[in-house]
Amino acid sequence: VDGRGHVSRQGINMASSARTVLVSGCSSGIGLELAVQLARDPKQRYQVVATMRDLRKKGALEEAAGEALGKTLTVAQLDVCSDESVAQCLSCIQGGEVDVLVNNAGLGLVGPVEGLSIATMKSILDTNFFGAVRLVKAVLPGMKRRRQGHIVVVSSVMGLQGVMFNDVYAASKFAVEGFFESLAIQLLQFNIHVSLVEPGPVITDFEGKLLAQVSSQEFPGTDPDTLHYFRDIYLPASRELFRSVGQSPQDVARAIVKVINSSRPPLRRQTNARYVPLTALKVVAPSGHLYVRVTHGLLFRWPRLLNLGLRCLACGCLPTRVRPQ
Ligand SMILES: NC(=O)C1=CN([C@@H]2O[C@H](COP(=O)(O)OP(=O)(O)OC[C@H]3O[C@@H](n4cnc5c(N)ncnc54)[C@H](OP(=O)(O)O)[C@@H]3O)[C@@H](O)[C@H]2O)C=CC1
Ligand SMILES: CC1=C(/C=C/C(C)=C/C=C/C(C)=C/C=O)C(C)(C)CCC1
Repeated sequence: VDGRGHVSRQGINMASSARTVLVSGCSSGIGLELAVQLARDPKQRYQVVATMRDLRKKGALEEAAGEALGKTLTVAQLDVCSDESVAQCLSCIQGGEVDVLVNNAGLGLVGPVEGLSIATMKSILDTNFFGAVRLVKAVLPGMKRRRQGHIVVVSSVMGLQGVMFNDVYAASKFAVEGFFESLAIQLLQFNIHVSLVEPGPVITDFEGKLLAQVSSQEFPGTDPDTLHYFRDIYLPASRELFRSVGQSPQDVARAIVKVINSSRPPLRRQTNARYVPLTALKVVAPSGHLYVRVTHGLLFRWPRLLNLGLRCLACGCLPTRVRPQ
């Protein structure tokens, strides 16, 4: 890192072959963990540009980075919703060269659609979808010129299937999946890889932020039955799911590091083996009938089976790794 705060490829004590990795949304959760794990790589294979939209939140990251701070990890401001912020951030990286881009920044949204404004819905699409697209547009010309690169996107199991009352969030992750799967085909021609990482529930600030948003909102215009289904059926089931199969951000970060290290990066990688029975329902019956009927049944008709199922999924004897690795 030079005197002007520019990130150099020949960082202190670093192999010149180190790859520059830019991660969005590093103020907490998965982004913070990933940035730290990469920066602490014993072989110093990465020069990490750990970004966040609000630098006042950098304390936790800097503490977790420890000695890597200023060596293999640099903190930079980046709001994925702002063209200026993206341009400014890339201008601080020497040559603007990013070898690995990790689109991690994202926001959740739950609630009945009748009670959510279009403006709120757009802000989720702006961050989760257009935020990733904006960064890709910025780094792609350089990657194409150099004929190398890796674009990793933190998608979600909700990029594969919808979940009740997560309509807009799931739509944003479906958009991400369609966009990056399409792009992957063209980019292979330029030796650029695309990987969609699909975690299930992860124990980060994500859920707390959602619950805070829910408790501060009235969902105007929503009928009492729907509100009852949301508050008394969905929310307790979701809380239980986080409790029973929730993964740690460290675990998810480890899975992402493996994807980044892979010589043949996968297009898709789920991170939570315990969640796979739920995603499998759509795969075994592509009509979608089985997934919709079973999840509807679990929520509305067989709540005791849901509880039993969640307890089984929480049981330590189940595999915790998604195969193949
Ligand atoms: N937790 C979960 O259960 C799951 C999460 N995911 C995905 O993982 C990713 C990370 O979430 P997670 O770590 O769990 O949650 P956190 O809430 O801990 O982290 C989200 C990060 O995104 C940042 N962010 C939000 N908006 C912007 C923006 N406009 N520009 C830059 N950064 C922004 C947040 O910054 P700030 O602090 O400023 O808000 C924060 O750093 C998200 O894409 C999420 O959709 C996927 C599956 C499950
Ligand atoms: C599928 C499903 C459920 C909920 C799943 C949830 C809540 C998943 C959350 C995933 C997250 C948080 C992804 C983040 O990107 C219920 C309600 C338990 C019922 C049974 C089927």
